[in-house]
Amino acid sequence: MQSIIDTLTSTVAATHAEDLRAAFAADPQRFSRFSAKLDDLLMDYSKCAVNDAVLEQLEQLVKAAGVADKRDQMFSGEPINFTEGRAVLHTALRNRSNRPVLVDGRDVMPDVNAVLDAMRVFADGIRSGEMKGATGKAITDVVNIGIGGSDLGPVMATLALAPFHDGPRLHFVSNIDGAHIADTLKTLHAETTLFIVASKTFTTIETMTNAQTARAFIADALGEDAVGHHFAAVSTALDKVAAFGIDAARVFGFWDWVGGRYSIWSAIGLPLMIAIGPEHFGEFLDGAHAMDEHFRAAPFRENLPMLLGALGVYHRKVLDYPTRAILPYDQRLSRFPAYLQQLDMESNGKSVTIDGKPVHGASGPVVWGEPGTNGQHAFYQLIHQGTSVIPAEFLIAANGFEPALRHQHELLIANCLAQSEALMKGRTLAEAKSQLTAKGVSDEDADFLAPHRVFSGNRPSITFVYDQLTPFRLGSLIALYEHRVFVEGVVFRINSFDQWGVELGKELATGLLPVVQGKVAATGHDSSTAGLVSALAERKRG
Ligand SMILES: O=P(O)(O)OC[C@H]1O[C@H](O)[C@H](O)[C@@H](O)[C@@H]1O
Repeated sequence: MQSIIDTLTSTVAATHAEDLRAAFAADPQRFSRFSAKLDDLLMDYSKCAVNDAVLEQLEQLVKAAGVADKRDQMFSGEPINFTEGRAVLHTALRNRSNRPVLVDGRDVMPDVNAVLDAMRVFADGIRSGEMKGATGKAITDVVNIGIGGSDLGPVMATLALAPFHDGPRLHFVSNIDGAHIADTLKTLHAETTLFIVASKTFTTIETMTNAQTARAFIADALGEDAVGHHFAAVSTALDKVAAFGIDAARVFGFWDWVGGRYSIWSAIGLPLMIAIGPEHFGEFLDGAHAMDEHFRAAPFRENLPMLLGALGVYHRKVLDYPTRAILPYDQRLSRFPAYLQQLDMESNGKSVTIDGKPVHGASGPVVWGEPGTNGQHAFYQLIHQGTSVIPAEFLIAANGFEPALRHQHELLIANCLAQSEALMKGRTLAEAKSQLTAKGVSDEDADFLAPHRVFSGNRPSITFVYDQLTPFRLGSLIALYEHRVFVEGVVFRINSFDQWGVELGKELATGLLPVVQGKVAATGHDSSTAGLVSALAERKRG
């Protein structure tokens, strides 16, 4: 595999002599040759430094890494998350074909469907007002208490699908910072509020602490007996949920073969289902399933996740670009970059291979972003003229949901396309100078000012275009990115499905709490940590 990467690197060295502007000028078919689609979802990667030779090499790299075999192992329930001895089956949660999926010889589909049915009944009960609070009032506000994968998916998707939101208001509390729950509770009435405690493990300190605060909010306002009417839970740890005191009829399970950052398709999606209704939630699953089927069957040059993963590897490992920007031109996708940050960085932020050896070269990139057009007025400067090349991924729908504001949507589209065009084309010194002189700037001043107005261009981007951000399309986009992370992880030869890197901070926080509380001396901690503990203690009031 290393030899393919080396060949690729030299192919790239050769192709880089030719810049993107020249490539577009030389080949009027470049867009159609380097784009692919699934239904109305189009992926244009013609503004990346690829040609047929590079794509052939990338295809070979994906083949040599064994991506197709690993993919099939994942879909068929083999324990590919070997450091935790678990299958990786978020795809079973949206397996709308219902074809059996076996884990240890047992079909998981009946359990998956049973939980979906239970979610549907509960969501309908809350949405219709039939399922009431302790004092007989309908639920108007639902608060999801969870963090990481038990928060980011529902937050992102609820915001993304706001045009479909016809259920009660939704709120999300994640941070251990008491400000988060305090600010949320201020706006709520106990009688009409339902809390969903969402935690795969039901041990996460943030979620457990916030859940206790929420419990006290209900108990103080309505009495202990009211608590059961105002809580539901989502977890794989049903025994721990029972110990917390939530009625079994309001507990929705999932399984250890669902990773936290892949759990939006499970009962973790309950708040989304309550917001948009079971039917639209079903369409969200349908969209992901369609992408799964495509990922399993389409040949490399037509396979969106394979191409996106291969280009990710190309940018990170061959061209050595350390980050990538996710730039949705959709305000409702404002949490999509944060969602992808967990999906990608928690999955592929590893430096040990499946053989326990150091990763050769780079693994997953830093993922970041904000919606356009806002980002244009903030950080795009660096993407255009900074010293690092940052591959950008644009997403844009042909249609918004505000027909009366069509002119605003057209401006949004024009801005999105203008950015990728500018990144690709750039502006030469001669162009910068002639633009200045055309404005009446003297020759001497134009010589002085022009270098500041040069854009190198030749900066890569991928653009996704689709009809509209429906539940189906959102489901398919998330699944696309999940599989891209998978493809990259297999090529990096890492386990994308564990997350040991989050453990150490958690352990140290547990040890530091009594020190912060002043119950234990800071001995044994480094002088910076001990110094910070006493600086905070000196400033503590009350
Ligand atoms: O759902 P929970 O068990 O509460 O876990 C919430 C989150 O916490 C952990 O620290 C993991 O890094 C995440 O992958 C997980 O999504």
